[in-house]
Amino acid sequence: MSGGVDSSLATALLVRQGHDVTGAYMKNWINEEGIIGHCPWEEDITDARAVADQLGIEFHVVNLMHEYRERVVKYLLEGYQSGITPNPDVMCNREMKFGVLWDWAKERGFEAIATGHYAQKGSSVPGSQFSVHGSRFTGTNSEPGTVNSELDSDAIYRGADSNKDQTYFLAMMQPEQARIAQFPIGHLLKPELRDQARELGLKTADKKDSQGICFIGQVKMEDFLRNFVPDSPGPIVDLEGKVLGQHKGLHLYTLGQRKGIGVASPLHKQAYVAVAKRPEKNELVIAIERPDTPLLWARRCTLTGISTTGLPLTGARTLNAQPRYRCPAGLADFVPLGEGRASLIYHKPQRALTPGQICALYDGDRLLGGAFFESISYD
Ligand SMILES: Nc1ncnc2c1ncn2[C@@H]1O[C@H](COP(=O)(O)OP(=O)(O)OP(=O)(O)O)[C@@H](O)[C@H]1O
Repeated sequence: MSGGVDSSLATALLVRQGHDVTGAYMKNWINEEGIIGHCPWEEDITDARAVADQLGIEFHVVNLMHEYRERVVKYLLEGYQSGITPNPDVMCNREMKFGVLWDWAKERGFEAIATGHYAQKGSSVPGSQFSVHGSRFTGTNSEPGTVNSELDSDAIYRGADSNKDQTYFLAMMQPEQARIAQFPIGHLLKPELRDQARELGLKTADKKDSQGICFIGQVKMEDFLRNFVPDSPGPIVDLEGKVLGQHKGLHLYTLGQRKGIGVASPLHKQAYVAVAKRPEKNELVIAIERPDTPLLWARRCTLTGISTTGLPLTGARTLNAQPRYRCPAGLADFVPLGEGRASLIYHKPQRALTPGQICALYDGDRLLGGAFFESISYD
């Protein structure tokens, strides 16, 4: 229970279904002296506890601050320092919610972890439709593929609310984690969820949705990083290597970014976009955004650290690959290379594929797993 409306209603639904439920809040990060990042954790704990009290269930605050630093913040800072783009929200699910929190829960005899994620679990009824609600997701360019029927009840599907679907953040979960995960609100649209929370009189029914990175609250990633990664100015160059300006540190820019580059475009209504980082020269490469801008669009890439939520992806196949949150999944040919790596060839060029970012792999609306972009080829 994060203190938000989604996990509040998820808990209420489980209680109503007759499960033996305990609420838990993970304390990952507090606003220590000198460290920027406002996380309204005290208010969140108060709200989560109030909902637990209202539902008549036990409630625990689990202090995982040390583990969070070790498993998420370290990965985040090391990633930015080495010039790649990490995704702490994806790692938080694998390492924290379904990692150390699951260890904590297992030790105490719990059988599952439920969250307020917009995602759905399947059901293994041979020869019949999956029990998931018809996904109202429209962002997928899906084609039917092979289905491993014996794992269907543990399979994770996109949330019914296409605008809220959070399966991208679950892409790096392991089979054991997918097995014990429950998503009680994944069949609902957000307005329906708020209506139900109001009907039940939950304190959090009208609480504003949280924004941004979970542990740094409303603070921009850029401001957070400033406190940990020293500024490291270097040249901003164009595709021909001409110096156009100075950047403050490669970690402060994202590939595909147009705002905040600080170099005025000479062309009316045509913006510069960050197309590459060259850590060895500390160069940020920018170009005018066009449908065919070199280094901005690519079809071929290599994935590493492949992780699957069910059976391993052993054979070559076509699947749907989502290169970032809030971006449609594109059809792609996936060819395993061994040792957790694969080649991925999109059928259509994708904008700003980014080393280090997570690529979530789907078969239609079913989450197969995820991987890190290792390298991108431009041809
Ligand atoms: N600090 C936390 N302690 C326990 N569970 C958490 C915590 N943060 C997030 N979660 C769980 O992960 C889910 C997704 O987290 P996210 O930060 O995306 O929240 P959200 O979608 O805004 O949901 P909510 O409305 O419940 O805050 C939450 O619904 C909750 O079940």
